[in-house]
Amino acid sequence: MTSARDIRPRQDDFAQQHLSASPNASFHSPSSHGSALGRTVPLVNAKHLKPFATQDIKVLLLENVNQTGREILSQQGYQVEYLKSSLPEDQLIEKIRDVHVIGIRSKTKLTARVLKEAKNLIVIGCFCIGTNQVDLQYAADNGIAVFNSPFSNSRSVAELVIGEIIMLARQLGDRSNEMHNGTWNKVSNGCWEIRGKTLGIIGYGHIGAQLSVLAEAMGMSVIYFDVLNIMSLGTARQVETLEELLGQADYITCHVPEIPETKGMIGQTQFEQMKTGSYLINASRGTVVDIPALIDAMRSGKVAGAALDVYPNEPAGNGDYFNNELNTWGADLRSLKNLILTPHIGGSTDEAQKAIGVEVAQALVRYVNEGSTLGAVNLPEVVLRSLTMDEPNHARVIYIHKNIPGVLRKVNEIIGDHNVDKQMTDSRGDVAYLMADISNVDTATIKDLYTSFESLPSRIMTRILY
Ligand SMILES: NC(=O)C1=CN([C@@H]2O[C@H](COP(=O)(O)OP(=O)(O)OC[C@H]3O[C@@H](n4cnc5c(N)ncnc54)[C@H](O)[C@@H]3O)[C@@H](O)[C@H]2O)C=CC1
Ligand SMILES: O=C(O)C(=O)COP(=O)(O)O
Repeated sequence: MTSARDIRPRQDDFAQQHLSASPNASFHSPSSHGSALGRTVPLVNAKHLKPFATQDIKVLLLENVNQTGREILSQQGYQVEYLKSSLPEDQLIEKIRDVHVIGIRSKTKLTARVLKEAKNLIVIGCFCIGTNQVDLQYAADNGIAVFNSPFSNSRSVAELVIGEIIMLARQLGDRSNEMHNGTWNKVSNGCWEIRGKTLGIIGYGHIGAQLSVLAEAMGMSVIYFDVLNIMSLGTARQVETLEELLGQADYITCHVPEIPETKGMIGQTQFEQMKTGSYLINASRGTVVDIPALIDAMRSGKVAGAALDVYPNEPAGNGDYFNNELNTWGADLRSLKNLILTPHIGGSTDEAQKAIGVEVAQALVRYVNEGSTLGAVNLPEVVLRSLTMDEPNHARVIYIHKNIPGVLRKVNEIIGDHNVDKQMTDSRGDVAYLMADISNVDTATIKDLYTSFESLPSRIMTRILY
């Protein structure tokens, strides 16, 4: 197999070290590499680009990322450090300074403050759906790609919500708690079938739409509110306003992302607009529902039951942490009847976690080894067909730059005298991503190319793979 090397930008000594060392010294490739990459156009004799010394790629995986993902990254020869929980900010900053790749789930906050310290970081993998925990713009402005798994756990969330609708309708949580405490309390008052009731879904995306199908199969009528005009599945019906949904639904469930517009979108006013005796479920993000307002609505009987899977503040790991120190209203919340509280487990099934591990780890490998941004949530999607074994002396230039006029002229001045086999560039907002495969280059030329790109005023990050 032809070796390939990665010249990374930020630490000059890193680039120097990798230009001067022997390309074969530490290179190895697992046999599964080709299939694991999931290329769009598989080439029989594809040359597998790789960073020069895979053991130099340091990966930090937090929050108990599934073994499937850990294995894919370890098999590449990367140095993988794995922790079960997230880290407090000061410890995160210490650790992130070193790593090229970080894998997180919904808990770890990668703010601009944290990312500023991540001098070697090239890519972030969110092993979940939500990416609100990452400052995506800061990452893009600094050439750090972010990947997630857009729908591997959607079904798990939808199934949890279906279960919760029935649990709330039958007050199952309370009856079960009572029996655990030795109390037999056989009641039918305030208990219902869900057949014929109306489910109101806020956010008809991957999860909302999946839930819609399941709910109809159980005899519910479905209405939904979304800022986009989205095709209804089955006999579901889109309503024009949130108020309309709140006034008609017996069960209301939130499936929106955490963005400024959704913060506190269910508060006192919205509770007042709900039918008396309705139910609320939130398995999206903790900031979507104003919890003190929910407590009031439940105490007054306006809301007959609720299920919460997510909270404004969530503990870093498992343990005895769901108390008033974490959220001031913790004790009030825990005292309510017909309230199901779960520790952010919507996506926590074996199926979902295994699939997410594979999907995100593969995206990380593709990015580190080949520069492909397919599926990135904060950079333009750029992918080039793989180089082949018949192209041993090719180099792949990746130039992430500010999206300003005149950059391509400068780029062409640098690569214009070479044979550029293929080139693709695209932009997203203020950031552009360029990839070019250049043939017949030796190590000295590559070093010159690297230095030239790095000296351009538009530069955000340069990588050269070969
Ligand atoms: N509890 C858990 O373990 C999990 C929670 N989630 C959360 O669920 C959220 C939704 O997931 P998906 O359905 O996969 O996302 P999605 O992106 O497929 O769908 C979200 C929908 O919300 C709509 N939306 C955005 N802003 C809105 C607004 N202001 N009002 C009404 N609709 C609005 C969008 O147009 C979109 O159709 C994720 O962003 C994540 O935060 C996701 C997976 C697991
Ligand atoms: O996928 C998501 O967005 C989730 O909320 C699930 O998060 P988790 O992977 O359980 O931290």
